[in-house]
Amino acid sequence: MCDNYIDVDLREPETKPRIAVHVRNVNFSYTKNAVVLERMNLKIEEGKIFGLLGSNGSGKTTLLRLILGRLKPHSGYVSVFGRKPGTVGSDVPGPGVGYMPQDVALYYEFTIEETLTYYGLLNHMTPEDINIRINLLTDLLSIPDRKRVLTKLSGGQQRLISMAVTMIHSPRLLILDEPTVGVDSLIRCRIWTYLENISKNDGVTIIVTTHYIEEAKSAAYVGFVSNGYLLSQSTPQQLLNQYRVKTLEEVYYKLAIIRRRSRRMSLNPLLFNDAKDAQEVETENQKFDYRGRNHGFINMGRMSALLWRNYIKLTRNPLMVICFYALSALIVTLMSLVFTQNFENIPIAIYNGERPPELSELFLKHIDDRKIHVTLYDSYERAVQSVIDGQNLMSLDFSANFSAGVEERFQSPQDVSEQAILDSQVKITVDMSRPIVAGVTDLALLSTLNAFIKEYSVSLDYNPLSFSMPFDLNASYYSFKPSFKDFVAPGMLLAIQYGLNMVLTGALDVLLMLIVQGMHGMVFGMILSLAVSNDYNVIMVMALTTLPLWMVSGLLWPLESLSDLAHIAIGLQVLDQSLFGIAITGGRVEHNTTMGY
Ligand SMILES: Nc1ncnc2c1ncn2[C@@H]1O[C@H](COP(=O)(O)OP(=O)(O)OP(=O)(O)O)[C@@H](O)[C@H]1O
Repeated sequence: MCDNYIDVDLREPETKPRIAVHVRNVNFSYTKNAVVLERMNLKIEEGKIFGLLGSNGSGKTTLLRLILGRLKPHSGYVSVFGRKPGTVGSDVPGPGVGYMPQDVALYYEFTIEETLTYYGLLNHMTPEDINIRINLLTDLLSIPDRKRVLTKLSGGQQRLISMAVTMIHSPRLLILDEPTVGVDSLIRCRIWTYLENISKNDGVTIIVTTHYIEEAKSAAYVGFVSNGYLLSQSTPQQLLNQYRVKTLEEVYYKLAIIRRRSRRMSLNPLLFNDAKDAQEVETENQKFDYRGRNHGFINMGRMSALLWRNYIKLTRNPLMVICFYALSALIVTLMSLVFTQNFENIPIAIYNGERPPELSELFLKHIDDRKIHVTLYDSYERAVQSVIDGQNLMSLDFSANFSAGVEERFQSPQDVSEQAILDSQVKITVDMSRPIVAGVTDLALLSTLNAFIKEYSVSLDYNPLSFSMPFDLNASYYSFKPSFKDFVAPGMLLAIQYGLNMVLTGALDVLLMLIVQGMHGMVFGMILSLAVSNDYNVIMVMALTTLPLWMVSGLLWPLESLSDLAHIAIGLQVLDQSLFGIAITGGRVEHNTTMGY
């Protein structure tokens, strides 16, 4: 059968043939200046194979995309089985069509069986029907062991799987964009024989593009496209007769020459002599009994197919699972390890010039030796040099008359001398390249000073409160002293939830907030997947939008330290504060803990 030209009976049929695909006066261009399709007219009868031939870049794939409803014509009209593709009620794109694109796009970590099962489920097939079709198609296409993973198949075999995917649900319209590229001649012949069978016996309409012009002789009709213009369409035999040649290749060359001579050819009258109007075709096709189903807003069949696909993808990509789930656990663990630790063993150099040491000794006694590690030096210069050399964070220098100076300040504050003030001062040199540790040390020294003054004033029979800081310090929110860890933890949790969309805790309020945040991330992800087609671009846009959002939303650093820019991301910040509120109140829902909702 592969060697013979199809001889279609061109006598006037008793009943008017049903038109499966009607393209009428379609113009299309991707960019303003380059016209890709020009006044394209095409009628494809139901149950026939139509071979679409043409050189590279002539517009074949573009035409197929218009028929699929993936592109919209700038002018003109496309109908598939009497409906505009892509509109409500049309099965195209969808279960009404099987489309095999030029480039193979499959889930390579899937086995052959899983791939075909997934697409079968997507098209609402039962597992039994899927199994029957898999048996048929694997036999027809000489597909190897169905348990084999796609990565282990050759390029040609992967194309065959792509074709099987297209046919798994027995669509009434098959669109195959160069299906036989890289396929050996035996299988190519079997494919064409099968296509002829299903078109004849099951009434399937098939559109095939191919560069192997001669194989299109098995099609009922062929159309030659050049530069977006349909040069001719007819049965292969009639074209051979018309141009008095032996092969379709020769027809193609002749048409190309004629096309070059006159930029415009009249269309073959065979199919367009009496095309009254697209409306006529549509009216005719309204009688069709559509196989497709109308589905509700949430299509459970497709939903379960997608869940199944994701499950397999996850199980086949353990590394991805580890990254996806373990990364957040790792971040939280590391964060706990890093931020739960208090500052310890901050190195400080001390030169005590007081001989014998008296009040300076009392001062040093109050230094918190868990937080601060003291090293004594025998000269002021060495102590300072150790700071310059990075061995110590700061150096403290007590003058020889430290005690006398302090005593004078406390006992005769009315007429204290300038020298006494200078003697009572501790000279401090700080390494300001480590500002956070320096800040913590400042606070520690302030506590030391308070404790020293308290003890010394008691020894003088003074009321120690008269020397305390003139502040009455009260916590507005419980008596809890939040650490840096407490501040960062909710933000980190929300950031992880936003980015990785995961729930990491069981407390109901926290869970609800994380779900809200997760949905925020999920909705954003959905918008991204609709707006950006390429996976890598999605990742880039995610990184570009999410990282700055984390930075400026107050999740990881207080808003007070950020510029006004931070307020653009206030949505995240209020959620963060709510979560923080819940954390410090031990789960009680109060005003401050619910402001994020
Ligand atoms: N997404 C796109 N954006 C801009 N131009 C495009 C796009 N897709 C295709 N084109 C251009 O439209 C013209 C027709 O392309 P099309 O893919 O339809 O040709 P084709 O006949 O299928 O070619 P081939 O046989 O090589 O697959 C080409 O000039 C191509 O460069």
